[in-house]
Amino acid sequence: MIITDVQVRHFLSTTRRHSDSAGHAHPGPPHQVKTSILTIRTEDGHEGHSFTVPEIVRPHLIDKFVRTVLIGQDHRDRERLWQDLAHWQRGSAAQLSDRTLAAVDVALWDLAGRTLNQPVYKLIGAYRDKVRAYGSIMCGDELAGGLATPEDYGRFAETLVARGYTGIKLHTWMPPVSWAPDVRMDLKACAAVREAVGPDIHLMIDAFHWYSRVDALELGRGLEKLGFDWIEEPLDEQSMSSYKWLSDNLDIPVVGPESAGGKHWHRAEWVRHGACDILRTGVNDVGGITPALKTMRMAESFGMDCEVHGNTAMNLAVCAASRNCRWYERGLLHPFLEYDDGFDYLNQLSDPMDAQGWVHVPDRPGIGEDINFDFIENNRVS
Ligand SMILES: O=C(O)[C@H](O)[C@@H](O)[C@@H](O)C(=O)NO
Ligand SMILES: [Mg+2]
Repeated sequence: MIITDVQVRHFLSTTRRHSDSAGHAHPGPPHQVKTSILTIRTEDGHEGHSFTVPEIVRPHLIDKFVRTVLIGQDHRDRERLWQDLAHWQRGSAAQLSDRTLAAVDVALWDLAGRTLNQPVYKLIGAYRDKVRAYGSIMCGDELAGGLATPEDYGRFAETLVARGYTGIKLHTWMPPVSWAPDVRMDLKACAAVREAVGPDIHLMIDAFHWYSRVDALELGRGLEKLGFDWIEEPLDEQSMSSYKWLSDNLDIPVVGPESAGGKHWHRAEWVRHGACDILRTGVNDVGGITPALKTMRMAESFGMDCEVHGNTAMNLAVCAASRNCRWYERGLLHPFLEYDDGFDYLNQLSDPMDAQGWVHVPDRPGIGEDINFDFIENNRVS
């Protein structure tokens, strides 16, 4: 049970997902990206893994903080190890981010599952074996036949419903798109989707993240007429009082915070101040499965849903082990990409979805990823 090693390996993975200058994902030609796998090993040879990007597990962080906290410890002491690592953040000169905490926590949960030959969502205490998915569409673009017009969104939404999705979330146009942001265009895209899919499909929006209060109010009021389920991140989430103002002035539920720091502590303040109607968490956003569950349980005690940000097995495990979230965010999706092709370093999808829109939680030991270790070794760069 004692942790004896923490290892980081980097390998090249091929993807058609590219990031724009604002960090939003869009389709493009296949290219290789450097991907990292963090492995935590115990004296009896058991291993737990998590995937991330190299910057999140750079040597300074692994040597100064992660190894210092983990080596020699009982891997089952996840709560204490998470707390110890989180306490290091204050003295890390802002180097030790929640993303690194998440990578470590996920690998510890994966280690527990693989050691016991059990899926993590069952170890946590499962609530269900399948979760309804909404299709999370990429931010808009200026690609002909992509997501360049409201009609493009409508057509794509039709294909998503045909695939089985019963919920669809639009990420609308944001800079660097030349003319974005534009509330009126956002509403035209939302209206085109509602027209295309009819009244029974659940629709949500994740809008430009820095609208003014007035713009966000106009957007929200327009969405109320279209019967949308929620409005997400239309304002800068650093202004909790703006979200309280928006929530007080809208009927459509306001979801958040996604990108704001502060883990479950800050999300408790959002609840206390009435800054949202539906809370939000995400394994990468709050520093792991451990704090994501704390956020989820806290929301439940206030009678609130808490929707989970992001795809992959780690977020699916949180959804499967929780009653008070309605969706799994499956994405990001685009007409030019085939999401079901998955990742080249996994042997199969971690979030397979049936024709009725249900994602079935893998019954595999650990987080639930079927890792292709041969691929990783064959494409390893360090
Ligand atoms: O800003 C983006 O690129 C997207 O909003 C992205 O973060 C997406 O994962 C999201 O916010 N989902 O809710
Ligand atoms: Mg979002």
